[in-house]
Amino acid sequence: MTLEDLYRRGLVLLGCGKMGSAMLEGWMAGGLPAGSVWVVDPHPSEWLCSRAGDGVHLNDDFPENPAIVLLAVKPQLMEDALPQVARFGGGGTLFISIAAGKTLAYFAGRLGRGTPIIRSIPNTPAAVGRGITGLIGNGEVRESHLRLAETLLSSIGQSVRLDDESQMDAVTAVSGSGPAYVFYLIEALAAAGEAQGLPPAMALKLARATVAGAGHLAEQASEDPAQLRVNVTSPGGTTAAALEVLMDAETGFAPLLRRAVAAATDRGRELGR
Ligand SMILES: NC(=O)C1=CN([C@@H]2O[C@H](COP(=O)(O)OP(=O)(O)OC[C@H]3O[C@@H](n4cnc5c(N)ncnc54)[C@H](OP(=O)(O)O)[C@@H]3O)[C@@H](O)[C@H]2O)C=CC1
Ligand SMILES: O=C(O)[C@@H]1CCC=N1
Repeated sequence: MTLEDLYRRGLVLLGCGKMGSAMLEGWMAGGLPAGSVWVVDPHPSEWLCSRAGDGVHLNDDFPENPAIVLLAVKPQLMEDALPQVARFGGGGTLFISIAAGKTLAYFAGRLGRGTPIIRSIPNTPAAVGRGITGLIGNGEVRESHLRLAETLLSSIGQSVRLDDESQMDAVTAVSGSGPAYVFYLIEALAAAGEAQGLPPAMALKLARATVAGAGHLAEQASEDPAQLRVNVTSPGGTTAAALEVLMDAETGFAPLLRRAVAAATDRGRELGR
């Protein structure tokens, strides 16, 4: 299956909320023709309605034989939503789920054993082409399916093939949910600056640019993040004073984040049950 097949046969997007629209925005910016996209969503956003004006089929009759059906509804609503597209199960159409927790076996049970299904977890920086998606396919998925999925995903960022589906809940907890942790870091850093007397707008500008700049440097630099941290930390200086608090083995950032990621991983497992 190739990109040309996708353009010709179409992509059905089931659910176009925050994540579905982030992906669609990235794909359309990367050249996916509007006329090749069918979206089902009960309450389309203003953005989605304007994409319909560009030619996206919105809550319209489905194409006869779509190349891909992307499942982007909440895990809790998947059971009610799936019957709308179940008729495409059985072989010809590649299903890609982005739902947290929902397993390949869950989808195979509802779409038919012969259905190629890729389970994936993207993240919202996809909207600006800087996402990362973890993915794994079931036994019906061929190399050409995975390549097509990766080609599509490459227009919204990077992708990583998992070794085993058991890794998916941890991937969800690290990179799927991860942007929220980083946004909260910006909020908390700005609030801490305010607590030291900075005006709110200035504190937010400093915090946002610092996190964005540090992220960019971490991606571009040849040094690893630990060395980049050392590069900021003058012996006996201001950073060392802060890191003494943040790197405390019991109350610091690492044990806190470990608990947060464990909670997200556990929740992913629960959503899959
Ligand atoms: N947000 C994120 O950062 C990430 C989300 N995900 C996964 O992506 C999926 C979607 O999450 P998110 O975009 O945040 O959620 P949203 O609620 O923003 O989007 C889901 C969309 O599906 C619509 N919907 C509800 N029922 C149906 C139905 N029966 N048929 C078609 N569409 C329906 C909803 O409409 P309405 O609002 O009117 O109910 C909504 O627009 C989830 O499974 C989540 O686990 C994965 C990685 C990251
Ligand atoms: O919060 C959630 O459940 C989804 C999955 C990863 C990010 N958002």
